[in-house]
Amino acid sequence: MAKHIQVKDLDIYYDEFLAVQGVSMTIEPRSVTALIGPSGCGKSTFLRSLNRMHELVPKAKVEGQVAINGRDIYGNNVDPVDIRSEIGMVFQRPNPFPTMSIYENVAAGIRLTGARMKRSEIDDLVERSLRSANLWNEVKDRLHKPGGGISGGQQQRLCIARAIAVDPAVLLMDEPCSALDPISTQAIEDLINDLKPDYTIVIVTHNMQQAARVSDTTGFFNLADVGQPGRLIEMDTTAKIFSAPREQATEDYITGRFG
Ligand SMILES: Nc1ncnc2c1ncn2[C@@H]1O[C@H](COP(=O)(O)OP(=O)(O)OP(=O)(O)O)[C@@H](O)[C@H]1O
Repeated sequence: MAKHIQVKDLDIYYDEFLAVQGVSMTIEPRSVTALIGPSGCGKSTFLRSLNRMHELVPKAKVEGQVAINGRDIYGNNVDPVDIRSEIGMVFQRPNPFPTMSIYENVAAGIRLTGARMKRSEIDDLVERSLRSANLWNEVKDRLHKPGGGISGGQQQRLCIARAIAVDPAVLLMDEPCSALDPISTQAIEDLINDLKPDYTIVIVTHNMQQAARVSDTTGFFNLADVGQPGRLIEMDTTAKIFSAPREQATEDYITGRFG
């Protein structure tokens, strides 16, 4: 079930370094939100803070609040492992377990949650997840071949199948197409569109056309200078951001004048 995300006054640090400052935003369910902005402005850091993935970096910390359907994910007694299964993530480079079979790659996420399921139930879930990721027809005859033996675009859809197998509410995607050719990119963009009715999707992208094609809402991040924290400059419907942004910096960025 897609969920609503509310971020309030979020600061994100790597040790003493303030990487992202003062972000407040609302992310609606059953929609795609794109995060854009120049290199180093904190898009990935912010994205990773939405499922506490940034905590894998020693001494990284946040101040402020991230609530998923009203529940603070940084609250006491919240287990980051639970949060990461509720809020799935897909990375820039497809990262299937290369020697594990396609089937086991999808089942891996389910096994990690410790859920006890019968073989036939896992079979069904693997098929359903691969179908949802628009990959089933291409791999159904080689489910027990290695996950590393398919194309990059197929591997990325396999990673999406693995992420959705555990039934997350939110899917975070960090430049999911940057390592892919245009045809595979189109397949992932079509898939994002297909998944939208069931998920809350947040995607970081450097590709303006992609943000314009896939997202309903766009947030523009920027930083005043190197070493300064990244900030959310403005967020609005994608149509508005790309046709009549409020801020000059947004206009300069989307028209390619910098970044
Ligand atoms: N693991 C880390 N340890 C320390 N600083 C980091 C770490 N990861 C990122 N940073 C710093 O945090 C700031 C934001 O980086 P981040 O990768 O979030 O930016 P970005 O907008 O996603 O950049 P890009 O578009 O180049 O991927 C940068 O100054 C970066 O050097």
